[in-house]
Amino acid sequence: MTTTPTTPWVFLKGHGTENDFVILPDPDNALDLPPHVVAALCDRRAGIGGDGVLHVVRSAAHPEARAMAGEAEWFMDYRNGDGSVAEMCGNGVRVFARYLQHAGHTGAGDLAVATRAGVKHVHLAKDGDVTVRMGRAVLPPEQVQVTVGGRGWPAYNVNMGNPHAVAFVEDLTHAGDLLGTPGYAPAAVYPDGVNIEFVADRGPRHVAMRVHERGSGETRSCGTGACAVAVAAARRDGADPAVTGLPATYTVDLPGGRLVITEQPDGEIEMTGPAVLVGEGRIAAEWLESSFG
Ligand SMILES: N[C@@H](CCC[C@H](N)C(=O)O)C(=O)O
Repeated sequence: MTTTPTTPWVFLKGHGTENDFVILPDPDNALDLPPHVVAALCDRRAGIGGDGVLHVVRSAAHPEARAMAGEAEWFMDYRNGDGSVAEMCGNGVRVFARYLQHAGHTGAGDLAVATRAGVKHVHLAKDGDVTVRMGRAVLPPEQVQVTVGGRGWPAYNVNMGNPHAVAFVEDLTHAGDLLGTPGYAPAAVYPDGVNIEFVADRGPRHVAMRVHERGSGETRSCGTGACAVAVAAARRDGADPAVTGLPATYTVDLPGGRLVITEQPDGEIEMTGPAVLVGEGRIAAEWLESSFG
């Protein structure tokens, strides 16, 4: 059941390589966040605007986090722009850590953040960049295909806690306008939908990508997507660290900025990139009331 809130909500706005988020601090998990209210918050014309919501909750106060959070005091309850729940957001977790620093919940250095894809270890460097240990990728064996218009590409099926299909293309314009979800097959491989990355080479261990995100449409960046792309590129290039015994580092250019991804021989993936807080405010009670309907 959804109930109209009786106190105004505090929010912040932030982004990581222009993947932008409405941040809702809610230590005690007191906010009711039905999908239609998340979608209204993310609406770029009638709401605050964002690719998703970072709901900031103490792990002890969230039923999904309580048992798995370990040392992670905070849980990133991530929602896509359409209100759907996602397991993980790579840009989001950097911005989440930046918020915790801003709010005085952590200083520069290391912290752990609980997510639906497990506990992630984050390093807030003094120079402003944030590095996240994203865990290991899983490459399910099914062959997948991505299509746009009359073109089709075989795609790497990479799971970073959330699902990705990575297609290497000659030119990023081949992805089209990305206003709708590109075709993918077999659909049964992704029963909950998929994030789709289109990748073009820019140089040795340097690629550029565009992404159509499940639940948000085309975004200016996707951190888990950039990790999936680096993993796929390393397999394609014969640089799989599990085989070579050497780390593989890829520079990934996105419409909204640059991420650097390193996969270690033990499979651990590190992502480094910026995390920016833009501003903060209060959500008008009248707007909330009308959004709750
Ligand atoms: N932008 C995020 C990914 C957000 C979740 C994704 N849309 C999904 O549904 O899996 C990132 O930076 O990783």
